[in-house]
Amino acid sequence: MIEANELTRTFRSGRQSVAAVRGVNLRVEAGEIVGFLGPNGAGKTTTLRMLTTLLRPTSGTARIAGADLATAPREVRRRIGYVAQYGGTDPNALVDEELFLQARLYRIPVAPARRRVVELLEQLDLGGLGKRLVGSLSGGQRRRLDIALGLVHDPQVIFLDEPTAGLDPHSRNNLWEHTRRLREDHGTTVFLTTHYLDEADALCDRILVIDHGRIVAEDTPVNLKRQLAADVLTMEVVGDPAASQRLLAGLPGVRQAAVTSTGGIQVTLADAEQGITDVITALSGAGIGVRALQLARASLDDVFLSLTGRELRDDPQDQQSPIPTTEGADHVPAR
Ligand SMILES: Nc1ncnc2c1ncn2[C@@H]1O[C@H](COP(=O)(O)OP(=O)(O)OP(=O)(O)O)[C@@H](O)[C@H]1O
Repeated sequence: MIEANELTRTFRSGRQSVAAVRGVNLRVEAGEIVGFLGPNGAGKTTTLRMLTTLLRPTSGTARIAGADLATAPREVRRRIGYVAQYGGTDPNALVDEELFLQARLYRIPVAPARRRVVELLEQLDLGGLGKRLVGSLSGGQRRRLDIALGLVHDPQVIFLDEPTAGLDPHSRNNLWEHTRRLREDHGTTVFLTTHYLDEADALCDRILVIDHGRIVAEDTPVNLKRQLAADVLTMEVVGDPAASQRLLAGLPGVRQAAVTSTGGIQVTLADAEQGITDVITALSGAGIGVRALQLARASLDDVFLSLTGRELRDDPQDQQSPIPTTEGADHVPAR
């Protein structure tokens, strides 16, 4: 559904060239929900803007929903929906007016456009809010309206830029439900950027991590955690901690075993589901009891830290410095 080959974008900033995106290759299958993650300044928005025809690549190619980005940008626009980070709704318009106008912009005739408005209000749990002013909606309702606007023309793929930024946990959960339903009921492919790792974990089938303009990892959340992070088991044992440590260090599935400063044992496991039983069985076989046990599961935060050396935070202080290049940049203004 999305296929990009060596997508590259260089900006000229004063006398310097900034390589914002440096040869991105990506593939998203129909019906997938894919999360696009990266630290501030990594190249997410630039990639997203290229994939949605808002910015011309310096080089590289892409096909979206079967249409070529360079030769058929109009066709791409017809087949995709794009929900920008801050939406674009008029707070003084009525909710149904906004949707109707959008439908008409896509040249949907009047009667079907009216039907589509009713359908979308229902689909996104906005039924009964059609005659409300956009400005009077709650944050979650407004975000759902933004998504409804992106869906007016029934696109095959929707790009969501930070869909739940600034929403409370309840509204975020609600939006995740709607996103899943989009895929389940309509087969829509979803490509989203997010700064929330729990969101990527809970919602996405696959995650792409971009750093310094290049994709540095892509896999399912489970596999990324398995490969790049670890579960940590901390125990208080009834017995000799040093003997326990030696015993556990030799078990398959145990990456590391250490005695903590308080005399406990800390074991790093590739996969706790697999390893925890082996640990307990080995200890009890050696006559060592376990008094207390605590498990910290690997998180995507750990994965992110190990990949980029930084935490993923929406923090302007955390801005990455641009990457100057020595190559002559071919500056192409935004369309
Ligand atoms: N119009 C521009 N002119 C010059 N440099 C730019 C321009 N747009 C983006 N950049 C630079 O390109 C790099 C990538 O920016 P981009 O906005 O794609 O990152 P991002 O991953 O979306 O970051 P954030 O999470 O902060 O939104 C940054 O160094 C940014 O300063």
